[in-house]
Amino acid sequence: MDIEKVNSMDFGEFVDVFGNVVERCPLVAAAVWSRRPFSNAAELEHHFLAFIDALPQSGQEGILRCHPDLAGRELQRGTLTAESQREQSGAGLTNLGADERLRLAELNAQYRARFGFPFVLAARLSDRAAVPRELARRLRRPPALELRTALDEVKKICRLRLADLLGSNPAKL
Ligand SMILES: NC(=O)N[C@H]1NC(=O)NC1=O
Repeated sequence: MDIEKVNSMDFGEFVDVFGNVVERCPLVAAAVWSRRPFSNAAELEHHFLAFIDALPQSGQEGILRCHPDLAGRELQRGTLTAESQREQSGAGLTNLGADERLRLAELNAQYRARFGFPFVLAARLSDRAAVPRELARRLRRPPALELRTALDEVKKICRLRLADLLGSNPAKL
């Protein structure tokens, strides 16, 4: 999709197409639409990321809370968004054995209890062995640092999803 096509979209179409670039947060796309016209894909991406950065902490935590757990209940129930389903299955999280699933469920619960939001990681840049390792590592970090890291992961997911829609390559992730 080229940038002229993006710039020609009315509000409803834009939110339909870009509404899940940030998982279950169509408000971000709704806000970015008012920044058009965009000169290129990089500028469009910039507005998504800048909106997230400009939110107060409560809004940033709200964005994190809209993410489903990795290998969690929604994956078992088949209620993930199409994007999340693709990302989690690409990382092999749909093929976990019972012990791996249990271990991740325990770590996810500990993480949520400590920080008050779910563990978020760009699954497409990871795999089933690395996810529990990274979760265990991040569990020990100070909350303020962890909020920043989790938001950086949201931004990586956002950039990858945007690149899929635009048929472009994200600059270094
Ligand atoms: N919890 C979490 O990281 N979820 C997300 N990660 C990802 O790559 N897709 C998601 O839905």
